[in-house]
Amino acid sequence: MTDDIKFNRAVIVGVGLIGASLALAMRERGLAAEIVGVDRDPDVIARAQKLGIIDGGETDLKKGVKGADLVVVSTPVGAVASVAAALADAVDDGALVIDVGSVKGAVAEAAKTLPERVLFVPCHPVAGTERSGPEAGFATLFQDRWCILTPLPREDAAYKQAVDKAAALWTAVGARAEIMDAAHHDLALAVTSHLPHLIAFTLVGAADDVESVAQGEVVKYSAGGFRDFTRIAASDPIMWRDVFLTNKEAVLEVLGRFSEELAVMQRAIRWGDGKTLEDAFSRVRGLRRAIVEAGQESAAPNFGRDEKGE
Ligand SMILES: NC(=O)c1ccc[n+]([C@@H]2O[C@H](COP(=O)([O-])OP(=O)(O)OC[C@H]3O[C@@H](n4cnc5c(N)ncnc54)[C@H](O)[C@@H]3O)[C@@H](O)[C@H]2O)c1
Ligand SMILES: O=C(O)C(=O)C[C@]1(C(=O)O)C=C[C@@H](O)C=C1
Repeated sequence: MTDDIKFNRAVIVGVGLIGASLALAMRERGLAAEIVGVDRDPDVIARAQKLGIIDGGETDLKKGVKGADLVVVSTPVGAVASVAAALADAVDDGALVIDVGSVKGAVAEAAKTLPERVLFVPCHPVAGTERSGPEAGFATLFQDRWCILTPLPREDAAYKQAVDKAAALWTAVGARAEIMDAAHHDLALAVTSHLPHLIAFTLVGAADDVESVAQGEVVKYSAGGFRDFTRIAASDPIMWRDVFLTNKEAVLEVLGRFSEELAVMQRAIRWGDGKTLEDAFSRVRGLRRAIVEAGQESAAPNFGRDEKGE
């Protein structure tokens, strides 16, 4: 299935970290005869072309996707609905259209308006960094990472073939493709990715407030743990604004559980309850070991499910 995956004209809509990384990974493996970038920012197109990520570029989406047999929507999640709507009458029959958004329920909702001839397969490569823009892209980003596909509820043969083709594309760039229900995806990723980012943004924000009191000491004596949080908190504000606006329900659900756990810790510290603290820390220590052993230093899609995967 993966051996003969090859496109004539692959169009990357949104040539940032993820779009550029996929373009570079495809280029390295000869998976497309031509790779074209579409971005609303002409400067991004110019930079991506100069870096050899794309062969050419266009700021007009409808013009850019003409003749494409692969369209990758790699804009922030909040823009996916408008891009999908514009693609509805612009994309060629038979073209495979995928997105890479970090939230899948909202993308499935937007895809409902698409005509049946548009073969749109929602995808989420669970791989990234805190950087953004075409300069941040690199060809090995997806190597040995999960890519979660959340197909639309369609039973026709053309769509099933499109799902297989999307999975083959991710496999060809080194990822492990997995099919999942969009709602399950959004809950799992709220735990493994969205809440950690929210905590990092909040923690670093709180430290920044203290900084004005501590006058440089937060930066000067920054310990390893805090530095790790600042890396995550340096992530793109637009991307993360969109994640929290579009995955509201799941994030609020896991945030509620987190707040309860935090209150338990607060109480244990206040009352000198060492046993509660030690038990809680021992319980979670094993999770780090499990993630490292599974070769996933970032989010793993089955986190939060039991051993049977339920
Ligand atoms: N950054 C990560 O770690 C990561 C990981 C996995 C998935 N994702 C998802 O990938 C997508 C892209 O993230 P990124 O980190 O590559 O972002 P990025 O900021 O690096 O790039 C996004 C690009 O999209 C362009 N853009 C925005 N709106 C547009 C529109 N309407 N039409 C055309 N171009 C438009 C921007 O100009 C920018 O060049 C997001 O949906 C994000 O949730 C990100
Ligand atoms: O490693 C990082 O810097 C990331 O934030 C990557 C990360 C994650 O949370 O693991 C961020 C968002 C994505 O949708 C997928 C991956």
